[in-house]
Amino acid sequence: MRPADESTTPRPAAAGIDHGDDLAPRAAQGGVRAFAARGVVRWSAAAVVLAVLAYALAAGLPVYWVFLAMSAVISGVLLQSLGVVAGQAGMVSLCQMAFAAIGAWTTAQLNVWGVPGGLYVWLPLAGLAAVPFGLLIGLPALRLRGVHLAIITLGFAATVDIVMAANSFPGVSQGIVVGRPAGLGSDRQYFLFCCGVFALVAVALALVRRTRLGASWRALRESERATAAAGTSVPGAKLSAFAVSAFIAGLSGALLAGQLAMVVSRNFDPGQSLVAYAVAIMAGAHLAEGALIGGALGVVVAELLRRFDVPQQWANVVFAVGAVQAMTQGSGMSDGLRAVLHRRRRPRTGSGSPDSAGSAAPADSPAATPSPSAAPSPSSPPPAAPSSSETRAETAGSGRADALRIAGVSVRYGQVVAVNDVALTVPAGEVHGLVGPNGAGKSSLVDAISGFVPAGGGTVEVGGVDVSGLAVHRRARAGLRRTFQQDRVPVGLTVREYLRFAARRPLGDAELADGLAGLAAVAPGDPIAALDVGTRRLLEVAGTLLARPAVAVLDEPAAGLGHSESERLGAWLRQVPARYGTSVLLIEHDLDLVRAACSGVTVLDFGEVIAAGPPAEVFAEPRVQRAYLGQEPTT
Ligand SMILES: Nc1ncnc2c1ncn2[C@@H]1O[C@H](COP(=O)(O)OP(=O)(O)OP(=O)(O)O)[C@@H](O)[C@H]1O
Repeated sequence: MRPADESTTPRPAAAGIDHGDDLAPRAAQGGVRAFAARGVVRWSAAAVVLAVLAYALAAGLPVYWVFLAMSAVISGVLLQSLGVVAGQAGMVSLCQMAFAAIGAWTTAQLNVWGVPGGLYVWLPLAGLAAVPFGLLIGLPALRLRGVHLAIITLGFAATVDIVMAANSFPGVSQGIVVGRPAGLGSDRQYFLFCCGVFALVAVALALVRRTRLGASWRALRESERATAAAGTSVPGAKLSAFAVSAFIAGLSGALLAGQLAMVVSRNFDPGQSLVAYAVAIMAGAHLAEGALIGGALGVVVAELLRRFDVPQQWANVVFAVGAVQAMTQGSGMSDGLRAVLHRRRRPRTGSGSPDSAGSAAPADSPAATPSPSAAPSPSSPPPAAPSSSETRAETAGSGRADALRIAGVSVRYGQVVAVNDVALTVPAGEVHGLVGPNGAGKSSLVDAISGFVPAGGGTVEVGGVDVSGLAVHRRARAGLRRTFQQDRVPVGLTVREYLRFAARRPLGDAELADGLAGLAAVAPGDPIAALDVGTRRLLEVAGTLLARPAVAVLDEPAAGLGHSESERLGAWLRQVPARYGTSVLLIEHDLDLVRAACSGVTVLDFGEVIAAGPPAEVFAEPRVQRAYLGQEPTT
């Protein structure tokens, strides 16, 4: 969902900086507000159209088709639950029908007990009853992925099925049907109620998408390492995705109990969880319209097969083929639909919308290349100081203590000693280089510093605070942030969403513009998927710096840049400590960039420090020339 309600203020005016066409003029803000207003109008209009459509269907369709439409909407609710755990967070879950069964069972039991409030009360309780099971299933997901997680979740579904089959649903043996509250008695009325629940879930999920929690799910899908490195707890993100997903699936089970009046274990066959997973992938259930399309397809395909006397199993084949197709393409039907709508809506001129603010060219055009030439000048006003206590912790390095001090750090991979007893200091307010030939141990050292591999002894201090025993995301929150050699920026986010996620705090428009000052052709509303890899890497650096950590470890940020771009990046990096209050440890193969940006440099070879000091002196050392440059000493 494209956020459409935020205005964009101009970037700080600095000589020689290309701000793009749209950030500078205040007139653009008027355009932004107009766009935001248009967004509200558009969504309101869509809500009215859908409400009218639902009423028309309820009033106009034959009762049999109303019943089928009800089934489609209830399936849509179930698919929305898969949209969270599989669509957004990228985890396999083959037990959604088990969560639905728990919701239905709870509803039936509350009905038997005669708990007041009827379905209006039973529905949320049914969702809540499924949450502990969602958390339970989320626990193995902390360690398992892919086929292993699929087996665990399917096993859970089978277990629930066996338990449910052995113990009939409450009220079934006594013939007690699940009653509907007054006003929902007819199928037409209940269909509208189901539509309302679907819409509530859709709106809630759309709102969550815009929060840090929603961003963490989508970041998780892309890279657990990068999610943790951005200061987000990976276990927390996984468990919350399973918990929310189970809640929504529980709601769908309760709705089904209300629809059928009496449910049995056959209604929640584990095989249906598999089919639902395929439909969710095929339809793109991470978006509400995808869940609705999936629910409708499930009903329509089954009905067509029934009418033509074709075995129902063929529906599963259709959905499996559709899911494979979606996985191959990397997008479901809802993504395709939004892409079409986005293309139709996107202004051709690239101006006048917040998504184009700051863009000299569309993000997916060849012009959207990294442009460190637009580096902020020292005359630019400093960004506003962060306010949260967490962010204050991240600025610890702006004090007198060294930003980063490591001592005695070693890394072993079995018999291979990748890093041996390394000590290194990044003084506060400096950019320090870490160089060495391929295989010298740079990446291993960065992994040890940031907590991705266990350091064999030694200490890591950030702003004078020992973070050696902390998990990755806690080190990040303590002010130690890093970027990656590989592209790990979550493509499911927009630029704005990503920068806020990476900064770990709300960012004003001025700060967003400031963060994008080095990326002239990128606008806050651009989807990251539309950016080239080089731009994504610079965006990762921008997000890291906007967090204002005490120290940022930048792992080869210049990879893929041309010589002149690399030079400009070097000039920009020199300004980072003054501009962001962040010291930098720069890992680079480009020695010209290191010379341009760094006041000190450490050279690694075979996992050991062989030289450290000012770049000119260090690069002149015979040992460095021999080891790193592959040259014999010139003296
Ligand atoms: N997972 C691993 N298992 C075993 N050995 C490893 C592993 N990762 C790295 N190594 C070894 O550790 C040593 C240091 O590798 P590392 O990747 O840290 O060096 P580097 O300086 O980052 O190299 P490059 O500049 O090519 O990225 C190398 O000998 C490498 O083969």
